[in-house]
Amino acid sequence: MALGSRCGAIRACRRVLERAFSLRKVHSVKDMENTLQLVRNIIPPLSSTKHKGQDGRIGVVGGCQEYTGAPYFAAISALKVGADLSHVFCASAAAPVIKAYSPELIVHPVLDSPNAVHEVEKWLPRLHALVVGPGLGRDDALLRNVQGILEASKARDIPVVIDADGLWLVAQQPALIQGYQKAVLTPNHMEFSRLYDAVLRGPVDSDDRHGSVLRLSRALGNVTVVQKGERDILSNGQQVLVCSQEGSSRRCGGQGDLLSGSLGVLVHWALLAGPEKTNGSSPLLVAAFGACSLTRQCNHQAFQKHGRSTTTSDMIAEVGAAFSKLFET
Ligand SMILES: NC(=O)C1=CN([C@@H]2O[C@H](COP(=O)(O)OP(=O)(O)OC[C@H]3O[C@@H](n4cnc5c(N)ncnc54)[C@H](O)[C@@H]3O)[C@@H](O)[C@H]2O)[C@@H](O)CC1
Ligand SMILES: Nc1ncnc2c1ncn2[C@@H]1O[C@H](COP(=O)(O)OP(=O)(O)OP(=O)(O)O)[C@@H](O)[C@H]1O
Ligand SMILES: [Mg+2]
Repeated sequence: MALGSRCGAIRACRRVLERAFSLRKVHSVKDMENTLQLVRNIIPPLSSTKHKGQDGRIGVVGGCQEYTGAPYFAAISALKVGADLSHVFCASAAAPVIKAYSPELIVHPVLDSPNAVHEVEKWLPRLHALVVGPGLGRDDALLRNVQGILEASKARDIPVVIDADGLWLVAQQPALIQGYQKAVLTPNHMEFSRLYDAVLRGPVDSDDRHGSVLRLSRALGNVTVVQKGERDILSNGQQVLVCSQEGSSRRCGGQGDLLSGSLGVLVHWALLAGPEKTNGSSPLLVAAFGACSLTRQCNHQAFQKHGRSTTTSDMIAEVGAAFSKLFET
């Protein structure tokens, strides 16, 4: 073998070993436990001196004629995790349906109105975090309004979790969240490939999920990225975490909505707690790790009871017990 190609082979071999080693390192049970402890540190204590709203006022931007379940799952999960108030800003056709699912949610039928941005903007001073995208759909007029809502949220420094069709919008216009340090993106397999291709102009290296998530986060200016899958890979462009909390093999729709809604609350709690409570780790990464662990634990518990018939509603019924098991030990 020529010297050049031998050196190349050695370098490639070293990269594979480094990758395997670093994955093992971030993936150990001890690391998982250490990160779960950081999640525990950010959870605000329940106290009789607090008033309604202090533990979180979360807004979900999504819901259209076709998709009413997704924004409901996200918004109810935020409440079940511990937020005090959960708002849904949706298209007018979705509002009565979402209201009928639950009396707990505050539902605003504004997203398809010509004043949508203004209608949502007036609530922004009262919201701690926004979850943008569950069940939004891809209608151009709605997406234009959501663009305005994202810009208004950034101007007010409000944390945003972007999921589902919100990620479709970001793939069309990455500049919308480029460098925004209070954004967390939660793509599934397909959404990640679409985003990666739009931002890095090439296909994902499926043998290197760890490196792909790191590169996407860096290319977006260190926005936090959570790639969901068999294991969830999380990065802020500096650190990479892997969440392999045991879930199940049941993949019903809506589990990602539970994750993004929970994350809305945890992001607020993590930013409030600050880096001293997260031992120097990024508060957003810690929050994301908490939401991934919780979703997977809900899936695990629901599957123990319902097996193949498990649905996302069964998982939502497990939020309280899963939260106690992971975070209140
Ligand atoms: N009940 C509801 O109202 C629900 C509505 N949903 C909404 O439906 C809309 C479209 O969401 P989609 O998630 O379908 O987005 P996409 O339209 O981008 O499709 C994602 C596709 O990727 C595929 N996929 C996922 N994981 C994969 C993997 N590991 N390997 C290969 N393929 C994989 C899925 O089968 C799906 O067809 C969003 O607005 C979303 O929020 C979903 O959240 C599900 C529940
Ligand atoms: N193969 C898998 N094994 C175990 N858990 C998984 C697997 N794939 C996804 N998950 C978990 O399921 C949850 C949702 O991820 P998923 O990829 O289904 O999101 P999604 O497609 O956005 O869901 P939704 O239907 O809500 O849009 C995450 O917590 C993730 O960790
Ligand atoms: Mg989804």
